[in-house]
Parts: sequence; structure tokens; C-alpha cells
Amino acid sequence: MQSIETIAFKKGALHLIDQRKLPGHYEIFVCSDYRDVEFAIRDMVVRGAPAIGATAAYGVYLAARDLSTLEGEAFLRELKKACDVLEATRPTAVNLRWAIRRMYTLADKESAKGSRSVTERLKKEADLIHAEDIETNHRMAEYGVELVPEGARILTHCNTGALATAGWGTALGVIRQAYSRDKSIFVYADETRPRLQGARLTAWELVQEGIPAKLIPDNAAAFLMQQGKIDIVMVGADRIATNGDTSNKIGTYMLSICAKEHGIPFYIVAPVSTIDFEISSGSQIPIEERSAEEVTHIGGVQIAPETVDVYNPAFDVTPGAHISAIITDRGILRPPYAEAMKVLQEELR
Ligand SMILES: CSC[C@H]1O[C@H](OP(=O)(O)O)[C@H](O)[C@@H]1O
Repeated sequence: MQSIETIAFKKGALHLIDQRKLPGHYEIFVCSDYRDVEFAIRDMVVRGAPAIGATAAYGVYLAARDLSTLEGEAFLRELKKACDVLEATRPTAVNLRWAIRRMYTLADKESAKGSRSVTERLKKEADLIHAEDIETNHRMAEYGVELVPEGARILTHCNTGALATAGWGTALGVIRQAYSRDKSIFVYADETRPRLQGARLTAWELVQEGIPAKLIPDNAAAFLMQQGKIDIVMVGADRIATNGDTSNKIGTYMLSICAKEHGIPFYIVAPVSTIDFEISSGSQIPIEERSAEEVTHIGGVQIAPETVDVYNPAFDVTPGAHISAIITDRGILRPPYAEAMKVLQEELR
């Protein structure tokens, strides 16, 4: 399988697979400055918590490169404005904030060395964040396969693969790893209305690799569970509170209720950078609301009256009580999550 290069910095610009065009067209969207990056994240050229984090990191570098005629306080002031613009693009995924603040903190710490030197260092840091994510995904996959029984029939939601990260994936990365050892696993992929990341992106990744799967309408998931056709549910995350409450693509909470009703293990797969150690409850997670057009149109084709009112939250919050385990790059977290998170935070210090 050709490797899926979701994000690549080359020839002085950031190259992104334009995920709005998949699966029908494989096109590259080129970001020459941080405003291009702002658009790419906001319009979901690139999406997925880890992927937008890595993308924003390069956005900070591109901003610094364009500001390198400034020095000292003036340089940092303008760079912070660019960081704030990038952070405002999508409020839920904490990886975005984590990556941007990691980049700005470095710029602030190194600013005495001059903006040109800082800019060179920021490029190295963005490359490091990019490389770390791929390595993180492989570590999560090694932990996660422990929870995938032989021949498991796995339900997943949205896209958590190479396209949602810098490569390999989170939940879909575990599935890839499981498939490399057990060709008898089977995947049911939710289409994931309204942006159809499952139909357009996860199905594309699964077909690319020949992983046996069926694409299903979101509304068929509970019926499959009722028929006894699902062994585990495995999904990603955009922000995890320290009590285990987890925000993820809209529809995840509903899946967790159905899984609980049918006694099916429900797993979150996410890097530690998706944990927000500053919040203790899912009620504190900002939920992004997106345009009405995403619901009233598919691929530009109108499917509902344009004047109808629409509620389009891009995420929901699954309570920790519905989550069997959280698979991270530092191991598997199990309930009670508040305690598990305390131990993890100590390890990270
Ligand atoms: C690897 S986590 C990806 C995570 O992000 C997705 O949201 P979006 O496509 O809107 O960026 C979804 O919540 C996935 O679980």
C-alpha cells in the first residue's frame, strides 16, 4: 500500500492531502503562509485532532518565517497574534492548542537568539511534532492490539486513520496493526454524517489496504449490535477530561449508549496530547458548531430546504462511565480514570 502522506513540508511550503476531495479526487493543497493553514484547518482540508495539531505547528513556523524581519517583543507580539488566529480555527481538539502553545513557548524561550534563529528552531520543532505523532501512533497500536480478540468484528466511527494524523492512525492505527497479525478481523465503518469522514476517508483507507470491511449508515450501528455482530467499538478522541469524559465526532455518545446496552467493550484510542489535564469533566469541553450547509447539502447538492434551521455540533461528549478503556501511547488507562490520570500525570512530569 502506498503510504498516505497526510502532511508533508517540502519546497518551502506545507503540502496537505485535500481531504474535502477524497475519495473521488486525490489533490494536494499547498499552504505558503499561516493564513493558508488557517483556511485549511477551518475548512477541513485537513482534519483529525493529531493532524490539525501537526498542521498548526507548521502554521506557526510559516508565520515566524514571514515575521523574521521583526525582532524581540515586536516579533513575539505578531507571532502570538498568528498563534491566536490558528488556535481559534477549531475549538474542540486540544491537540491544536497543545501544538500551538508548544511552538509559541519555544519561540518565547529562544527569542533572545534573534528571530531568524528562532524561525529555524521552530521548523525543527514542527518536524519533531510531525515525526513524534507517527511514532506515537505505532506505540498506541502496539498497546491497542491487546484488546482486539482474534476474528474481532470492530465498529468504528468517523476517520481515525493516517488521514486524521501524521500517519498510521489512532483507532484505525490499532485496526491496521490488528489486521497485520490477524487477517480474520472485520471492520464496520459508520459513514459519519454530516461530513461523511467514514464513508469518504475511512472506507478509502480500508479499501487501499484491503482490510475486510463494510460501510454502514450511522443508523445501522445499533441494529448490528442487537444482532450480535459487533465484538468491540473502537473510536478516536478530540479532547479527554481527567475523569475520562471524552469528546469525539458527533454520534460517538450514541454509540457508547448502544454498546453499554449490549455489553460491548467501548474503547477510545488517543495520544496523551489529546488529554486536557486542565479540565476534570466533559462539561468543560468546548463543542464546535459548524455551518447549516454541512447538513442541508452533500457535496454541494441540496438535500434539505436552505431556509430550515439547523443544529450542527461537530462533536459530543461520552461519559467516562461508558468507556471500557482509553488506549494511549503511554499504555492503557482503565477506570477509575481520575486515578489513572493522576498516575499518568506523575509519569509525564
Ligand atoms: C485521530 S482522532 C480524529 C478525530 O477527529 C475527528 O474530527 P474531525 O474529522 O471533525 O476533525 C473525529 O472526532 C475523530 O475521532
